[in-house]
Amino acid sequence: MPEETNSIDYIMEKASGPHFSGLRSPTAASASSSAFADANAPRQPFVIGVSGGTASGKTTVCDMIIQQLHDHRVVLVNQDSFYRGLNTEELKRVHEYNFDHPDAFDTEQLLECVEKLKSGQSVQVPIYDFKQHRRSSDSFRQVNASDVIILEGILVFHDQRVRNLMNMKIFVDTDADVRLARRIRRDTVERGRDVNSVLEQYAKFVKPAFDDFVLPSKKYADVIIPRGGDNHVAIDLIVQHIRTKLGEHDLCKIYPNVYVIQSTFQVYLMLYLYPISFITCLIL
Ligand SMILES: Nc1ncnc2c1ncn2[C@@H]1O[C@H](COP(=O)(O)OP(=O)(O)O)[C@@H](O)[C@H]1O
Ligand SMILES: Nc1ccn([C@@H]2O[C@H](COP(=O)(O)O)[C@@H](O)[C@H]2O)c(=O)n1
Repeated sequence: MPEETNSIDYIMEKASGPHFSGLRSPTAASASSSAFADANAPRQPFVIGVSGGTASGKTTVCDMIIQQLHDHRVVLVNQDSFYRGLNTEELKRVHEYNFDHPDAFDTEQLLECVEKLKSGQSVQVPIYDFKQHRRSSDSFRQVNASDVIILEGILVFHDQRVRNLMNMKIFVDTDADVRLARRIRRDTVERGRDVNSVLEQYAKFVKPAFDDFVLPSKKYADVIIPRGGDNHVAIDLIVQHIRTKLGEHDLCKIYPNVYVIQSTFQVYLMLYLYPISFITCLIL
């Protein structure tokens, strides 16, 4: 991963994409270019993917982002909710089941869910029980349309189709020994496991799958957060960026003739060479 991935410019550059961006002059309004956004078009939610190893602090980081964005509608979707339920045979031999392999998730259902949310529809998200290794058969969590969708899970960067739905990708990077210690505590306290079974599962499945699937997906991240929830500076920068992206769209709604443009080299050059005509164009 290049050094500059932690710089704010890099964050801006990588995460901007076609989201809320474009420059419109009266004559350009009808031009069909992907660089131009329509201020009257319904706002597409900003989708953030948060990945990282088990117990790295993904949920903690998401909660901190959600707290700081209290004035926006933010929803959290956990990849865990899309674990396939085990059948009777698999349940009998649960210690041989690899919950850290991509096939353990129903990725088609996850895709459908995020696509619906992105298009402004509400969805029913399954509720997963880590003690029973299955989904609740009769209850779901209703997730409504929102400004920001956060998709969190160990393998959310694994499938390209899921990655393509994201406007920003964050990888929570926490040392393996810290993660294992947290996992032992969490799984024994919250997930009905004993220490031996946690250690066995970790050595047999969790660590190998981290090396094979989770770590290789780190390269897709726009931002890497070392130390997870302890890294307040990184979280503040991320929240600032999300606010900027959401605010750009609001600005377009207030001033329909104003389009927010991406800060490319060409734009800087234009501003430098033609400041007066550019300002006139904005006023008109
Ligand atoms: N910075 C931190 N310091 C101490 N404990 C933490 C920290 N971040 C997370 N934890 C604890 O570690 C466990 C796993 O954290 P969580 O955010 O749920 O990780 P993940 O979603 O990556 O599995 C939880 O019990 C949580 O309370
Ligand atoms: N029935 C299950 C399902 C999943 N796991 C483990 O959960 C981990 C992913 O959740 P995190 O909150 O830690 O990201 C994953 O490593 C699975 O091994 C499980 O133990 N039992």
